[in-house]
This record gives sequence, C-alpha cells and structure tokens, in this order.
Amino acid sequence: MSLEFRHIAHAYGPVRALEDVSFAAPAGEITCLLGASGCGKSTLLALAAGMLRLQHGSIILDGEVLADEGRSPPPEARPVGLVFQDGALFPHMTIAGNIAFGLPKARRGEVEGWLVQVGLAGLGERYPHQLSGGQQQRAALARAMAPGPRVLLMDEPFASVDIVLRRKLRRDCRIILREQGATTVLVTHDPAEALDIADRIAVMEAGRIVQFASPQELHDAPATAAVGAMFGGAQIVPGTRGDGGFATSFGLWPVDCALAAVPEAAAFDLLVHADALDLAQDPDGLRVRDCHVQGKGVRVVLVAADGSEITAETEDPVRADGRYRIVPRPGSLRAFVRN
Ligand SMILES: Nc1ncnc2c1ncn2[C@@H]1O[C@H](COP(=O)(O)OP(=O)(O)OP(=O)(O)O)[C@@H](O)[C@H]1O
Repeated sequence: MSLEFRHIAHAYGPVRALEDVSFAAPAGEITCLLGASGCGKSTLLALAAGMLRLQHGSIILDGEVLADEGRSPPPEARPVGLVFQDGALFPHMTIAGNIAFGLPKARRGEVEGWLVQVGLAGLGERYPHQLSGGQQQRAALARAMAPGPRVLLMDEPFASVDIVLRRKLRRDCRIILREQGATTVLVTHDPAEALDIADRIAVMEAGRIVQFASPQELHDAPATAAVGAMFGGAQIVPGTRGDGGFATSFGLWPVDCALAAVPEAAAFDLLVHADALDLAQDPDGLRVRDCHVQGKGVRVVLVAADGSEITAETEDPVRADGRYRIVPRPGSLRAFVRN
C-alpha cells in the first residue's frame, strides 16, 4: 500500500506549517521525514493519521482517497498504526495487555514473542507507570507493530530510548517492518537515524520538501548545500566567482577544486569536506584556533581575518601557534549556485 501526499498545505492561523508538499511513500518501504525542528514533519504525520483536519490537498492510500479537503476521517477510521514520541500506552492495562489490545484472540499467544523482540521479556505483567520512558516506548512499538498494520506512522519513536539501545532497536524495527511489508512513514530530526533506517528520505525545510530520495542519492547528489552538509558532515563555505577561482574568506580556491563543471554565476555555496583540505604553512595564512587529536589524525579549526571558521582534518603535524593556507584537493568541492 503506497501512501501518497498530494499538494498538502496547512496553516495554524497565520503560521504556515506546510506549503504544497507532494511525495509518495512506496509500498512496503520505510520513508523518513527529516528536518529541523518546526519544519512541519509532525504536522504532515498528524494529517495522515487523522489527528488534524486536512485543509488543502489530498492523501491517497493504495490509489484511494484517504482524506481530502471534503473528507477527513478520524484516526480510528483509518487503517494505520500509530506510534508517538511519548508512547501513549493505556495506563490501566498491563504491558502484555497493551500489546494484545489490537490482536484477535487467536493471536494472543504472540504477545510473549513481541516482549522478547523489543527487549521487555519478563515485564509483561507490569503497568506502564512501572516502566522507564524508554521501556514504555518499546512497548508502544510492539503494540503498534503486533497487529501487522499495512501502514505505520511513527513520530520520533526512538526519542526516549538511550543511544546504544536506540541503534539496536531501530535496526530490529527496520527488519521487522521490512519482513511485515509495512509501509512506514517515520519522523526524525536526526540524519544518522534516517540513514540507518530509511529506504527513502523526504528532507524538509520550512514546510517544503527539499529533496525526496534514497540515502545513497542524497549522499551522492544532494540537491542543496544544506542537504549535503546534513548527510556528509561537510561544511558550507560561501564563495564568489573571482578571477581564477572562488574567492572565499579563506583565500582564493581554484575552480578545478570543484567536482563538476561550474556554471557561470556570481555567488556559490561550496560544500567542503574537512578531510579533503590540505594545509600549507604560510606566515600570512589563517590562525589556528583549536587542534584536537583524533585517532591517527588531527582536527584543526582555523580562523580567517573576518572571523569565519573552517575545520580541516589532516594526518600531518600541525603547530598550534602556526599559520596555514588551505589547499582544497582537486575535485573535492561541490559548488551550488546561491540564489
Ligand atoms: N497547534 C499549533 N498552533 C500554532 N502553530 C503550530 C501548532 N503546531 C505546530 N505549529 C507550528 O507549525 C510549524 C510546524 O510544526 P511541526 O510540529 O509540524 O514541526 P516539526 O518539524 O514536527 O517540529 P519538531 O521536530 O520540533 O516536532 C512550526 O512553526 C510550529 O511552531
């Protein structure tokens, strides 16, 4: 069952939360909505879940209209499973009771297996208030997944689980969801989490989709410098096209440092990887602000005359009181025309 969003717009009074959002979460895949706080992720999920009334556009489930401007059925009338950040278990039911809730009688025997799957073996007879936040969250995941919904909507489902367990839980969760063939839409603000679990990622910025692509495509061909920095851990350096190269706060960098042919334009955002910057000693060069040894190399923060900072990672020795010129390796920069 694919879940398609068509031209969705939503406003809370004067606040425009979503602007013309369109994409389709493919059947049986995990799609992440990724973006900074306030970009509209939760609003989009709440519209799909039926917790908010659709103001503009339509949501199509497996080719049929699930909701549009004229019709917005409540959550209980939608064939979707929901998991939210706070878990929201039924407080008066045991954990086993919560997981069994959506299961037909004949399948109640599966509860024990789910408790094991999510690391809660032996805790089935406890009540939600007798579990930690992370344990409650895992119980909520089990409750949502146990009935085997065709569509699962998840809003920051691992947020209250500690970092080590979180990685394991999301990988287990990915396997279970893929095996069940559930179409999943999962909200996160963490690029690492999206890369780890998603088949496809919808990157959002200020109520719009900036890019909808697989993790590999986002890595190889980011649509904007910000998307590239989000996934590659690279930094963005503003530059203008000057004679013989890009004029930046850190010096003039030759055009052959850029990965592909650079269009004729005035202003660029240059996507720069710290480990693709060589340092050459230069008495008129940049000042070292910080040196931090990491494994075999050293991470160096350098400051330009205008106060801008840039980070380089090198295996060469660096003097804390030295001055350095930055030399990007040929073909290591990605140049995005700035609008
Ligand atoms: N009930 C509301 N009333 C008014 N404005 C709201 C309401 N809910 C959300 N907003 C605004 O709508 C925009 C989108 O909010 P939304 O919660 O969808 O973002 P988000 O990407 O999920 O953020 P977060 O990661 O912080 O949860 C924000 O500007 C937010 O302040």
